[in-house]
Amino acid sequence: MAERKLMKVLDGETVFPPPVWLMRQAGRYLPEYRETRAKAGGFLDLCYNPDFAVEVTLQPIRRFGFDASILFSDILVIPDALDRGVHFIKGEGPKMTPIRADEIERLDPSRAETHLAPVIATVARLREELPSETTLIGFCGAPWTVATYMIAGHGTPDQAPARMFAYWNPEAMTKLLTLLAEMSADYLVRQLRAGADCVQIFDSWAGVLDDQAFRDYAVAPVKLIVERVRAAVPDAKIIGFAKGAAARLATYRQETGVDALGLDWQVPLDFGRTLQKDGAVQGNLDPLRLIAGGKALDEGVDRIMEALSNGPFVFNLGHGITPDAPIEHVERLLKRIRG
Ligand SMILES: Cc1c2[nH]c(c1CCC(=O)O)Cc1[nH]c(c(CCC(=O)O)c1C)Cc1[nH]c(c(CCC(=O)O)c1C)Cc1[nH]c(c(C)c1CCC(=O)O)C2
Repeated sequence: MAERKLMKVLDGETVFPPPVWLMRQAGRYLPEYRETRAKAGGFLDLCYNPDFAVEVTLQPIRRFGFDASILFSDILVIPDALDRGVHFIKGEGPKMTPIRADEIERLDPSRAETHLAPVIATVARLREELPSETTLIGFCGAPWTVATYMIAGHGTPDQAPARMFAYWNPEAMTKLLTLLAEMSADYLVRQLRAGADCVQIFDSWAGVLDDQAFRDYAVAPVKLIVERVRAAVPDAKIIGFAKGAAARLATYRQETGVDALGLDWQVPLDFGRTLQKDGAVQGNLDPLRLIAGGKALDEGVDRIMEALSNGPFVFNLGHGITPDAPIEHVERLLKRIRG
């Protein structure tokens, strides 16, 4: 563990060159992923089959030697455990049955333990198979982001259905988020106990909330997760990625209790540097610079390194890598960071 660079950074140390991994590093931009995915059948079959899930998690580590590996799964396994009919349609993203306010009382979290057992088995196998210097990151979705999909039944550009749901049914919304926070915390505890070194909470849709809604629906449920995880695993290290949180990142670490802040690519670098006074930050290259390559990529990497690598810092993208990212550009990025 001592040599796991990312864990040192989460402890507040400055490590140079910084550890690097990419959100969605296992995925369709890799031919070996597409091959395993075709064998597995559906996307969820891939997530729930430890043989396949271990294989695709290891693929980017073998190819690029990233400093950290992220468990291969999806944030929507939680609504799937709640029997919401989650399925993935090629080219259309995730779908499920939209939930009504009066159904929230009847959600039954008791299936989750058995349902998610294969994901926990994947974590345990990964810790055995990964190189000892590679950090293993577990994850879950933040309750708000998971709820946006449960309410609309699919992805939307601005999550208007979930925002309207919250304004019309604030009590039902709080009930749903509390249930998801409790389930997510229990799920993260199991990942940590099975061998994850740290965990990341993905709040990809935090940015659509106004100030009050951000406090109620982004901050409060994440704080609940952090408290519940730490009650079971006191030294758990947690990265919070609240995409679009903007100026609210100034207080997000203190208010939620996360150790490190994920920064999306719109976060100004000088602001990012001020956030390092209280601990680690992670990010924040625009994923499109990785597609562009060349000067756009080099300059983006250099500016981030200049601004953030003198403090506790994990290099990452500002959001997930996309299927059209060229493999040579990922190699170029790593060379630029590591020299
Ligand atoms: C919102 C969200 C989801 N899933 C996730 C988020 C939060 C992060 C973010 O904002 O990107 C998180 C996620 N999804 C996936 C991982 C695996 C680990 C990793 O390599 O980062 C992680 C951490 C695999 C995946 N999850 C998904 C894929 C692509 C599925 C495929 O192979 O067809 C992968 C590799 C599917 C997925 N899953 C989700 C969507 C919207 C989609 C469709 C988008 C797309 O097609 O790229 C929900």
